[in-house]
Amino acid sequence: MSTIKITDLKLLNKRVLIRSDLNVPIKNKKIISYARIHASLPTIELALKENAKVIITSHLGRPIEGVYNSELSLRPIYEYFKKKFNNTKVHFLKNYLHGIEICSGELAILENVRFNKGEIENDTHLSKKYASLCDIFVMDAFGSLHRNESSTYGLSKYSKIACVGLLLESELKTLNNILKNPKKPMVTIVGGAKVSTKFNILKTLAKISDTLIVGGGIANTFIAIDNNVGRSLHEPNFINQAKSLRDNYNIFIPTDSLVSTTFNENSIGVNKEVSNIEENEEIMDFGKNTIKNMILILKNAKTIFWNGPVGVFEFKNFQQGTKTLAETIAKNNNAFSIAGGGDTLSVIETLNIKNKISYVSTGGGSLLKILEQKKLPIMKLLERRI
Ligand SMILES: Nc1ncnc2c1ncn2[C@@H]1O[C@H](COP(=O)(O)OP(=O)(O)O)[C@@H](O)[C@H]1O
Ligand SMILES: O=C(OP(=O)(O)O)[C@H](O)COP(=O)(O)O
Repeated sequence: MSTIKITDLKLLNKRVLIRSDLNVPIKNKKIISYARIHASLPTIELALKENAKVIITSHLGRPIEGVYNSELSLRPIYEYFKKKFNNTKVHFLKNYLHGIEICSGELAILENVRFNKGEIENDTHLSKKYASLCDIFVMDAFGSLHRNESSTYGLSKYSKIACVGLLLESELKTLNNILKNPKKPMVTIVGGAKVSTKFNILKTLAKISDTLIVGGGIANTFIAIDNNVGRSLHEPNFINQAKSLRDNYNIFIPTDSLVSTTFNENSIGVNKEVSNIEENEEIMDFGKNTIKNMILILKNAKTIFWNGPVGVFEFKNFQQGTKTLAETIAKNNNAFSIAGGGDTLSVIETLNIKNKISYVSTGGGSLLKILEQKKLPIMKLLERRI
């Protein structure tokens, strides 16, 4: 990787805008997982130590663009930074596009970038406005490296100086090394809810893996090839692609599921063969037999890549599939294991198994994109700016 690195630059008195990925699970305004925040700290601490005017920006969740939503405010993250850096003046700015008043050695947390119209479409006008707020832009959001948005791609393009932060540098270096020679059998698990983002990467993952285990909304889309999936999260537009993958690669698809007619904290699951799911039911987790068969595959693996819970892990009655998956990976001492993703990090923290996974990444979708071994557009751009 040949880019400008934050350590190559003099930051003193400069307005340094850091794009971090602080997209962490938050429930009732409380942060559930700190992993991404902690991983972002080294770059922020470096900029503060160098006495820069430090500005931090991130998205949180997926608000309707241009509409403020208090549930998706970065305020809880600002509260964290205020406590963490209690000797530093920490600002929280909602309206910042026309300029930021900040002194050297201070920190400003900007409100959720996805409240700004044009952020997701990578609007040039918005990108240039962001760029005018800083002297140096630091791309450090590994978890959002696959998102070509104004605060990621746009800033990398239009800021006066664009460089790579410590987290991004370290993630790319480690992952590139790991990917050089993965031991076989290699098992990849892709679960979660972001079906459309992940589906397009599945073919490459299926090609390089001995077995690809699908969970969550991805698995439901495979189940829907031959079955009624009722109200389950799935993407009908990807069913044909799922069929072609199933027919050509070794894909582990659930044969039974835990289903429910309601979707809430207290919902009760019923174990059903995937061929018996009814119109008013929703797949919430792997079923018992699927879990048993999954364990056998994971026990034999020598390399494991994992992104995404295989069920609705947030609800106590639908944790078993993901819990067993995580614990089986943790127990396999013969395998080199890599796991990442916003909610995957939360699972790893909840189960307290971080030190039993060989490498924990802050990226989920971006981690899968790196597995594809393709250079991402933001990295191409940053390399051109050297
Ligand atoms: N069967 C399912 N139905 C609905 N949501 C699911 C299902 N399985 C998993 N999920 C949800 O997927 C979400 C995580 O998805 P995703 O963001 O893709 O993972 P990650 O952040 O680890 O990359 C969790 O909120 C989980 O509840
Ligand atoms: O959480 C993220 O991705 P992940 O769920 O794949 O780990 C990133 O912050 C990107 O978020 P996005 O998928 O809403 O663009």
